[in-house]
Amino acid sequence: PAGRGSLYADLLSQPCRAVRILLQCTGTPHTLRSVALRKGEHLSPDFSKLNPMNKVPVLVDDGFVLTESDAILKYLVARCGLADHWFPSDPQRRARVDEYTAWHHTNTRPHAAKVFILQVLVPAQTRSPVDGPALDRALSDLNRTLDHLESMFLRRQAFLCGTDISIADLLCVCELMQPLGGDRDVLESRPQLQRWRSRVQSAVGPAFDHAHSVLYSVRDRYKAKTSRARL
Ligand SMILES: N[C@@H](CCC(=O)N[C@@H](CS)C(=O)NCC(=O)O)C(=O)O
Repeated sequence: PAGRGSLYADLLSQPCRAVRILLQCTGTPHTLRSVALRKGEHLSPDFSKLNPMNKVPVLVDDGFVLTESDAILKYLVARCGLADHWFPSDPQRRARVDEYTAWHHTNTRPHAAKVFILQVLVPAQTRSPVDGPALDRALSDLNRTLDHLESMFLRRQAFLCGTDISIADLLCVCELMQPLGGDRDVLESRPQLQRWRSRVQSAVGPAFDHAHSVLYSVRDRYKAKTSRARL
């Protein structure tokens, strides 16, 4: 927002990446203020004052403090006058984006996140092996979500909510990328969703890899660790 806005974020967090990609690919001036979750920086007194829920992302725009990626993305489109396709002003096209984002937070988000948490985060934090049956259950929940993405949202169109990219695609793609941190491409056997991911990637340009560079490093470390363990 006009160069004054700050995004408090950790780029290993999916909703933070979605906001960062929107800001970067639209050339919206902002300052990225890093909040390292692994160091517990989101629990510091200063950050607690900003967001008593101790979660990232948080946007601060000229004294206006906003939490929740969904709200932040929609606010940015209006506040910064971003292209209409990101969050259309037409009531029905907008309702399609709201329809996905409402569904997202109880489907794509928890299901993809859980795969990463069970495969990468929990074993790293507790130094215990992966809970195989729990991971299998998470993968089967995620599979049902992927089925719905294909059969409902992408049924007849190039992007989740229409013929052009919207904030729904950003929220979704950032979640579906997360299991890559454990060297797992959840779209491996899903050509329709792979084509959609490529379209999103081309639509946002270098902002995509830029925002995901931290996740790519996590994947590289994970691969190095698992190949050492196999020796
Ligand atoms: N619904 C929120 C979710 C935010 C969220 O869960 N952020 C996580 C990182 S992905 C976080 O800050 N976790 C720290 C914690 O809960 O302690 C959004 O979409 O912004």
